[in-house]
Amino acid sequence: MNAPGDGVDPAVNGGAPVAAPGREVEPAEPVYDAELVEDWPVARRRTFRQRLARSWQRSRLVPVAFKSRQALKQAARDVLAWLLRSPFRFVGAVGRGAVVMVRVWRRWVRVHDYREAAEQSEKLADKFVEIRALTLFRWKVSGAVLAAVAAVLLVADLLYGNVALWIVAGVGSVALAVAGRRKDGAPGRKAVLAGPRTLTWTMDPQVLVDAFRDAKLIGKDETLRLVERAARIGDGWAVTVDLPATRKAADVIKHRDALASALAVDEVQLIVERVRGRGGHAGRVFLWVADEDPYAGPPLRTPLLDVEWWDAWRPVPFGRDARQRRIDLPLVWTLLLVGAIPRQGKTMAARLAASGLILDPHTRLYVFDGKGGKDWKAVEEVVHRFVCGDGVEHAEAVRDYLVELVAEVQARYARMAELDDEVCPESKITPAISRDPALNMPITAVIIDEVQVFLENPTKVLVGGKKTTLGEYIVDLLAYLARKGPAAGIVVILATQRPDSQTIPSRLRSVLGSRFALRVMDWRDSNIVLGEQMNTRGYDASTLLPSHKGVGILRPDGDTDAGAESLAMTVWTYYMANPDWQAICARGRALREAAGTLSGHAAGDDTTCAIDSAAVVKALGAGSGSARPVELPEPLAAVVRHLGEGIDQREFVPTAELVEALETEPSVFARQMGELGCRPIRQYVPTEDGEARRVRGYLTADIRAAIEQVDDEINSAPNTEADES
Ligand SMILES: Nc1ncnc2c1ncn2[C@@H]1O[C@H](COP(=O)(O)OP(=O)(O)OP(=O)(O)O)[C@@H](O)[C@H]1O
Repeated sequence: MNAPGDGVDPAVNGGAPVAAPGREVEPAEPVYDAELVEDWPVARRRTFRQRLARSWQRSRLVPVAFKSRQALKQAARDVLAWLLRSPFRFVGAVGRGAVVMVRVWRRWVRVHDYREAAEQSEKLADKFVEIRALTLFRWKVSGAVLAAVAAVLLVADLLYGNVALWIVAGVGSVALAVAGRRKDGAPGRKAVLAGPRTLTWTMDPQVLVDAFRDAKLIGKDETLRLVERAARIGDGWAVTVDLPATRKAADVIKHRDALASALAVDEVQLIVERVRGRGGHAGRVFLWVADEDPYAGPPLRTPLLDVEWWDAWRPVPFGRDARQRRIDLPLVWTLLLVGAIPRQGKTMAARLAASGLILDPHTRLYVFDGKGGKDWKAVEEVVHRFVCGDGVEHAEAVRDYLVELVAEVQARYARMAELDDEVCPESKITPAISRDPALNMPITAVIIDEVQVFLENPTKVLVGGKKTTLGEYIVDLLAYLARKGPAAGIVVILATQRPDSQTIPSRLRSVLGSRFALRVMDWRDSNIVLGEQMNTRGYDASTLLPSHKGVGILRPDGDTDAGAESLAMTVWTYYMANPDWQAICARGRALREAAGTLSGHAAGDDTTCAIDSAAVVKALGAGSGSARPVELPEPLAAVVRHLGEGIDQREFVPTAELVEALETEPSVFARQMGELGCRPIRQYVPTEDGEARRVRGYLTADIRAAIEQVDDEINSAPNTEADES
């Protein structure tokens, strides 16, 4: 077994490029015995041939097809495909041309334009005789022309034989093909029933352009620029396109389902990503269409089962995306909220994150399970503190252990302030500090499953002389740990099946950086887990399928490398059957025994340390949201009172309704709401007569955001009352 710190990399192969925060040394290529190491600068070693090859590769004059063997092969394949396709395309174009010509002739013979003009000016009855005469005349002309053409063909056939007929047929079909060729944006050129669209876009980019137009992602006269041709990647087809100027990739991500419909695939099969960084820009889109449902196969085992130990500072293998790329989740410096309706895989997700920490013997674990089942039983043999159950005594135990942790955070900051700059350069824990037994500041994870059980506990308690509930106090303790803990090495992982704003107040939610939403009931719950307005940006966990257990939307912390890549991604978490979970816990215990770091509950010691609870209460700001009820400013308070439950249930509220309910002056109301950060928008609302009318109003999401902001401002402000006491 490899012991931690012996220099052996514990990672399993194929990881996503997510760097562990805090890593200080870049890994280098290994140097083997007797290997010659050249230390001349690279530029001096280049030969003439290499320089020529470089300028050939970089030249804009050289067509891409001639730049590499692979590009040449692709170009040859494209030419071959074009040649094979062209007879079918020609026949199709002739057919379309014939339809176009018949339509044109029909309009002409029926005097369509004249008839339409007469109809519009309501003079059809007056002009009827005239139109009929003209129609008859045009029929006669058509008949005469047809007879003349037939006569000419007959004569030509008699004089020159079949050749003349072939020439006429050839010229005629070319003319029809020209008339029937597809023109960008030309209406009426598309077959009404085009047959199955799936994958035709891989052969014909025009189909892709049409799909973007049908999904209203580009205008009728706009087109796409192909950056990379359709190519096989994994079990699907990928293509990279540039949108027309001013169109945004973010809008394509937002309307992914419309594009999936236009391409005739299920939306779980369509992955749309913005190409970022070098070679990317706001209008460059990468599309990947899976051949079949990417989450339908057997679940994947976690790679953590194949490693002896794990470094908690490294992102933990969490799952795979639709393209089977491994998604790793950084835990140190960030905090995780997992939300979902029951039986979707919350516990599994939390256990996966926990596994990376269990397999690092220098990590201390506090595990509280509000469900009280046996999901977390196996972890008892490694944890420092363990609570399992939903009774008052369990909530009290959670409170005591969290108080212990808050005191520990305070003590760590005090100790870090005394360390010299070389050991602790910023007031932040480092990998070396976290592993030094003398400093006693290991990475400490607080993992709470079914956290709502503890947060909703209504038992009355006195905190700092003020009345509050046990649940509110636990919220305050967790909010403190989430705010101050990360720099002191505290990791908080919360899982809940009730992700509503009452259960997890915004003062706690807003500090949880990473979010993972498995299937939830509706877009509001999804936004509560993933963040405001995420549904309007194309991320809505209520659209996930019930059969897709363990599939959720991951929004990594924006501060981590994973978060910098993209706003959010759909991830299928690894599967960890109970025996695997037990094996990981047993390995975690063996590692701790070997490293001498087994402590607390796992070592048979459940006593809490003596804590100066007054200092803790002071640190929380005489703690508690309940002791400091947030008083909303007017007119926000009146709006909230008027909307009641509707603030979570409605999406939009018309200004007229609010002005009437609040009996206020519209211009004053608009100004006050503007000062609170709420700007009105126009939206269609149904009227009593069943029609939709466009009215001015506010998004409830904006109103909720304003409440959160006030809430945060009040709770982060120093509590003078508490300080005085
Ligand atoms: N990644 C996965 N792949 C396949 N199946 C999974 C995955 N994760 C979870 N499941 C399945 O979903 C079921 C529910 O998982 P889990 O117990 O983690 O859900 P939960 O949301 O915690 O449920 P509860 O709310 O009852 O605690 C499990 O029995 C498991 O079979």
